[in-house]
Amino acid sequence: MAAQGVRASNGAAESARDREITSEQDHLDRVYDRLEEKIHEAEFLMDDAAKRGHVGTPGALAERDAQVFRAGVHLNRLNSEFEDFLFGRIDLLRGKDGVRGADGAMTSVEPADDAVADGRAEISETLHIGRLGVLDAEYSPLVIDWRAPAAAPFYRSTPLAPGRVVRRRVIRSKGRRVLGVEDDLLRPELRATLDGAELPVIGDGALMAALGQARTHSMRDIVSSIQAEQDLVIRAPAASVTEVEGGPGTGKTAVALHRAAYLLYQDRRRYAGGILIVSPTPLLVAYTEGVLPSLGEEGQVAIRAIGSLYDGVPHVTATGYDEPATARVKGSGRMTTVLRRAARGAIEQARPARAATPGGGLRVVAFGARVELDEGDLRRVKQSALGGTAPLNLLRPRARRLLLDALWTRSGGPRRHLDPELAAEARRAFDEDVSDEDAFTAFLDAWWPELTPAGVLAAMADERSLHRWARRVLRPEEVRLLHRSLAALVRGGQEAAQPAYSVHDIALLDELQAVLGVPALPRKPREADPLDQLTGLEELMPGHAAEIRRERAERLAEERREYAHVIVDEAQDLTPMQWRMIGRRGRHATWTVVGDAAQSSWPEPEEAAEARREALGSRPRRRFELTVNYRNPAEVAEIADRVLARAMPGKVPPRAVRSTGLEPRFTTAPDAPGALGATVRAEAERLLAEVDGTVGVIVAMDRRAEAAGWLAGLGERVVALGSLEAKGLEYDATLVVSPARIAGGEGAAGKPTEGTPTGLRVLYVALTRATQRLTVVCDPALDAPDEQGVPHLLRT
Ligand SMILES: Nc1ncnc2c1ncn2[C@@H]1O[C@H](COP(=O)(O)OP(=O)(O)OP(=O)(O)O)[C@@H](O)[C@H]1O
Repeated sequence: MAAQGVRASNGAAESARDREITSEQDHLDRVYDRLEEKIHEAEFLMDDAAKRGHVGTPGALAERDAQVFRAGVHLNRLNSEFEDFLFGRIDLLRGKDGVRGADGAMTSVEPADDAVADGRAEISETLHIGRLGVLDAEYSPLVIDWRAPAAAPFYRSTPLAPGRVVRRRVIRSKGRRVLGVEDDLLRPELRATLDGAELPVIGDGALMAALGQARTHSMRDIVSSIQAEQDLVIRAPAASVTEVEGGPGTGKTAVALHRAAYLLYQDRRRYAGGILIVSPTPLLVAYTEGVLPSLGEEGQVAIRAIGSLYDGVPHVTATGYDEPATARVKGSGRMTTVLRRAARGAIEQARPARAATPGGGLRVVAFGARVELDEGDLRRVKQSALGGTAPLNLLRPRARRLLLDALWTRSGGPRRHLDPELAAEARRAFDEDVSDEDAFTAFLDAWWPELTPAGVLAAMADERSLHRWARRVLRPEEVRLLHRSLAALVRGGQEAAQPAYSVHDIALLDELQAVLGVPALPRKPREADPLDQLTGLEELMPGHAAEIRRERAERLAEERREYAHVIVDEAQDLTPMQWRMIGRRGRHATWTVVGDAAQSSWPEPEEAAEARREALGSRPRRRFELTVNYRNPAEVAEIADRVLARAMPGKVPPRAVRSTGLEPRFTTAPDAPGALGATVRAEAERLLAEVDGTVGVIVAMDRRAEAAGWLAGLGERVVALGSLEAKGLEYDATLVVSPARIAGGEGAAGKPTEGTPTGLRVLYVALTRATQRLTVVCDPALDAPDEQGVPHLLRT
């Protein structure tokens, strides 16, 4: 049953606003009535289907199941407490050609020439926009899906280019109740009429209301307030590479997520389960994970942190970060050569234990006679096997064949049989005889072992081998850094169940997997997908359906190594090795790549750009720029822009749309042991009292554990995080601890540090996380604050 609408109490005094709310409530009631009808239909179908069992043609059954499924999805959406199932409306002039599209709306973008006469316009079409499309019994649109072409003018129209839109309305509702409306008049010069009466225009600032809301630890969708420049990206054609640049807070992540939902809507068959979104950190994955389900796309898209992309066996995930200098070595494209040499070297070095192979050779018995290959023979056979082009593990059958060839030759076999048929028969018997020998199999396993990426990486912890494999590719000090890190990894792995891989190690493991090859597993018969059989009503049992969806998402992630569309968030941070890793997952994909060079924490932009070009291939590019900062108030953006000017002189920052009147606060910890922690704690408490939502305390990466200690017991609204972990996230208030320490670098004699170029960009990220308030705490020993407490790096 439909919920009771908001009804104004005394007709005469009803304000224009109340009247409009009532009218929207009526519409929403109709939508819910219609959906309930659909649910009854679905229930009937289910019932009918159950009675009839599986009678009917496969096509008819599939169609029925699809219908039931769609109805179930609708109801499920409705029952989830959405703030706004229906969130928008546009009132339109008559279109030029009068043609209607599949969604029942007129397709024409431009108004008919005579749609406006004498400054008066008649509204000929009103469309409501929502999360899903709903048709009435006559197939007229009650709600247009936000992704449908007919909804585009809701987002795109501006007073400069209004198209057919006269009035755009944002409807705020919770569940089945309309709470308010906000209008924009896009053709203020017109006296427009609706049903003969003047068009009412209510309120302002739906966008501002959305931006000012308190933040939680989950991102919200922006479906009701997507801006025109963002909509262009979301709906860009998929058949190429869509590249989006934009400063902090311009909605790149939000746009990327909405684009995934849009692509699924456009071509579900192609994209379902085949979209990969790569995120820089697990924190950002957790933060953004709820957006696609709220857009109705649960379990259809894999959102994975760059440190969790490796799907090898065993599956490992990054748990740590490297020092910047080590990261620089591991991320460099030069590692490709080092890894190839290491994998090859591991095969070259592999040999059975001395005791098993007298003199380092191979001895087998064939047809009752001893046949031997000495160390030199074996080396030659191996080199010849290594001449193959397949990945190393897949060369093993070739190595085995060449080994048997060599043994056969040594046995004198080829000389004994002149008749080719007899020779072939004798050779087959010889091979069988030798292969049956346990000693031969054991030898092969040790001489050409099946290598694992983890095993090769561990072999690289041997200093002498690593020097050899890295010769003329890495500088000696780079080899030292790499060795130190890998040796620590191996040591740690001996104590724990698994080595603590860093984000950069993951790309190395993935590269090694490509070098080694994954042995072909016998194909498992594909199990029936429970979601394929899921009908609408099962979908309504939230626990069960969610579980099935989760399982399905996990299975898809496992099965799939390549995707139809790859979306890369924070692309500016990817190292060449990471680009190679992602590139392997999208060799035949179309791409959306979003990023901001000013926030890059990778010091070698040229090399990364080259790797990016290679990963994206020669597909045509479409470039977009986002220019408006929706996150930071102007007061916070102004401070961050000072750092941007140091990090990238001349770079134009995005324009902040809001102002709160709250100036950032600067404070300096007393110069005493333990004082920094106490100051940070006190300032965090202060911020917690000032904002309703979250507080992020951002420190240099090497201070994360310490900072968590400072904040112990302050509750869940406050979190401590390292500067690199802050990527993409936002908080109501942020507290940035010691800008100088985050920006890194050494000050020249007695002078404060100017930061490193990379460090300054990381500091820029830290300073652009706040949606309301920013506090900066200076370390007196590093930050050189002036008398207002403003640290050296944040002064103009
Ligand atoms: N059109 C919009 N309507 C409402 N909120 C928006 C809109 N666009 C962006 N936002 C909000 O602005 C904030 C910043 O968006 P987002 O995180 O996507 O930006 P970003 O460009 O990825 O930032 P960064 O580069 O700093 O990670 C988010 O809270 C997002 O919901």
